[in-house]
Amino acid sequence: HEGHNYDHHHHPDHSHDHEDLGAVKICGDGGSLTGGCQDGLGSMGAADEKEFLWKENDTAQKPVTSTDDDSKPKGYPWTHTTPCFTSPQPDTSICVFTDNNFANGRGASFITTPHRAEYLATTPAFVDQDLVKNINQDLHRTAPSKYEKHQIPGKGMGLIAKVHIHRGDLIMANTPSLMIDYRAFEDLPKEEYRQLQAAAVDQLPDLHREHIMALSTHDGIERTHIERIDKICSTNAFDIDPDSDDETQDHGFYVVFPEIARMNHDCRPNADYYFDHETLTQYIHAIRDISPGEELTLSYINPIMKKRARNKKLNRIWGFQCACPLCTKEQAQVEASDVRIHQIKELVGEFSDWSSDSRATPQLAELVLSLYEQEKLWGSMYEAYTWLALEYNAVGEPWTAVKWANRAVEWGIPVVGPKDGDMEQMRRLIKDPWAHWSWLKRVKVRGGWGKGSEREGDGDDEEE
Ligand SMILES: C[S@@+](CC[C@H](N)C(=O)[O-])C[C@H]1O[C@@H](n2cnc3c(N)ncnc32)[C@H](O)[C@@H]1O
Repeated sequence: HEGHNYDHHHHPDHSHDHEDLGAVKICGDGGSLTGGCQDGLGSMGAADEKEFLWKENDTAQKPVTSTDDDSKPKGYPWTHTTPCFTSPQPDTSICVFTDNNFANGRGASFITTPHRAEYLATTPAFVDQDLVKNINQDLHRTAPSKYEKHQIPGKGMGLIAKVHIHRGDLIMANTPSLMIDYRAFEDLPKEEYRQLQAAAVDQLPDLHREHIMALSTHDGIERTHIERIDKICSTNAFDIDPDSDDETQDHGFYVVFPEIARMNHDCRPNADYYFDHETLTQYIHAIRDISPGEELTLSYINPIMKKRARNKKLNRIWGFQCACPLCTKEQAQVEASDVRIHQIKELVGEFSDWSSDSRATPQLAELVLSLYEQEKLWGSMYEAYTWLALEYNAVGEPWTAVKWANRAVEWGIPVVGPKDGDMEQMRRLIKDPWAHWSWLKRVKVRGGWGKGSEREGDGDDEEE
């Protein structure tokens, strides 16, 4: 854990790295279950950043303070737009942008380029502040919460359910405290981005700042203010992928939500999260029924890994030994679980292969569903339902396809959110399976009727 250094221009010991959750939630290579993500994810090229240029300082040792009003990002009244450091990328810098009025006075700080801050300020959360007025229920205790914070043996603090929580119920939702562009880690020397991180926290409203400073540093070792904030970030941040219309597709965000940060890890968690780019909000929903007294948990890593791999990753990134129920089962049960994980990994690739080579059938999707159930992968069930819907439709069984597509939506919305591309695809299939791209798709490919696949010469075939 200690061996990681920041000189590799990325933050290797940070939570939720892309690779972890990518297989499930990222639109792109192997990401979207339905192939519904048509947009290219490549960077759209350098936009004209000159308009927002800050006065730059070649030494880059001290933050640069702008004196030129024209150089300030337009379009949004940030309460703070400093400090700034010169980026090695041409014509730009990386600064802290704090808005202490955001989300009804909760406040939020962003570390990014002036150009990207300008983009963020055009998102609905900023344009229509009513959207985020009532999102945060925790910090100001505006509603009774479903959980309590408690000391958990061997894990530090954690959250315990106070009431019965049903699968699909919202547990909490929060706007970010700190949202850090990955570019800050890549472009700036360690000392500079650490200064930005500390300023981003220090500039927040008092209550909010205290909340962040009280978060876990994992080891509780005494540190300088700047180092402590760095450790708080690396122990508590989530990785968030860029929005599909954000030009800066090659850089995600590194984000701290202090209330959600109290949730501990379990390899078979009872809750899951997704980020909504319109409201800049992280949503946490129950993925199974939870009884009062149970701890609320998330998986910090891709749960579809064998025990050894899970433990290695948790130990490397967060420095703890996993003692969750799955990791502490008897040897024979752990082995059986690892075999199921192995099978799942072997099989799921078949569903994204729409060539005649694919082994995917409705029966194969039934097998994967069964493996997910046995593994208690409640957060991944929507994937299996999606594959079932597509495979049944692809062999011309519309009613069964619609049945599974409905399940995919029901189980998927709490996990990936209603705006997710896979959810949109499933809604389309439910509405009209015959018009969906998957209709008879396997039959056509396997039947070898050629690309058109409609029987030729059948005069009464209707044009689609
Ligand atoms: C995001 S914080 C979770 C909340 C934290 N326990 C606290 O006191 O604020 C992550 C840290 O919690 C601890 N932690 C989380 N899950 C754990 C687990 N399953 N077993 C042991 N420690 C865990 C580790 O110290 C980890 O670095």
